[in-house]
Amino acid sequence: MTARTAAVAPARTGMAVTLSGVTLGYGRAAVLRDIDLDVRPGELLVLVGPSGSGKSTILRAIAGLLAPEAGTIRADGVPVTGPGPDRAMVFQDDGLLPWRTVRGNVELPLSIRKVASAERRRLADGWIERVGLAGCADRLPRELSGGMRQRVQLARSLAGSPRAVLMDEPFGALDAQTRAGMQRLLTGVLALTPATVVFVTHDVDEALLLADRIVVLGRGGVRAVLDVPPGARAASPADPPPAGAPGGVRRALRDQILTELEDTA
Ligand SMILES: Nc1ncnc2c1ncn2[C@@H]1O[C@H](COP(=O)(O)OP(=O)(O)OP(=O)(O)O)[C@@H](O)[C@H]1O
Repeated sequence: MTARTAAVAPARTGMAVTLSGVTLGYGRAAVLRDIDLDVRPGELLVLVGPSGSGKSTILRAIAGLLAPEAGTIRADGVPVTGPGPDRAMVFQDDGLLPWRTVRGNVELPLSIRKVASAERRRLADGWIERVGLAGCADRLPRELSGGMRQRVQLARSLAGSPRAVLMDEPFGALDAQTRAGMQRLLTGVLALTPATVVFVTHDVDEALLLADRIVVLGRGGVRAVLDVPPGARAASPADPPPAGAPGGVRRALRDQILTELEDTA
């Protein structure tokens, strides 16, 4: 159990995801071959790797949007055969329905779960407030900034009580300041849910800020899986290490990741 899940003592647990001997591709040469990877219930696992190393491909496969060419992906021991409301996705380009209001978008996973309309509205408004958008429920996506749209995606992904959230560079298109704010918001909001999170980023500092564990991808496979001790994380990349924390651990991890990434270049 991670620090995050221990803090909220949830009744439900995050999903365990297991990739066993998985090969993924799009019909020509495989992108990733024979991958073994365990995602632990309730952890925040970050995938880093150079462009084209297959980070999004892994996420799509866990989401059930891409079938493995070989091997098996299991969610809590059950082979994944397609998408399901137990696994929510958050994309870089917001992926909101432009004709639906903020509330309409956040209610979507609740509609799929056939939640009654009054309850749907209550739950959606709760998540809209938690991501800091109270008062914006009736706006359309085009009336929001990029950061606000990503907040709506986050609210939508969590509203359906998924057991896993799959986030594909959700802050990649945001400016540095908005991105730092979103990273803080994400940490706070995820503390409210036991969901397992798999998070894709190019940014090593973002990985070190958010992750319980980091998977470094390169050259068709997994190069390294690294534990990030809670003390090695900081409130923001620019912050000094937390009091009493082994700041050296974070620096050493950062150097190790950068070295692995250089070796794959
Ligand atoms: N729909 C697709 N059809 C064919 N090839 C694809 C498709 N999507 C991705 N690929 C190829 O698969 C490889 C891995 O792509 P993927 O998007 O998973 O990498 P990534 O690590 O997420 O990259 P980035 O950081 O640039 O988003 C790339 O060579 C890419 O061109």
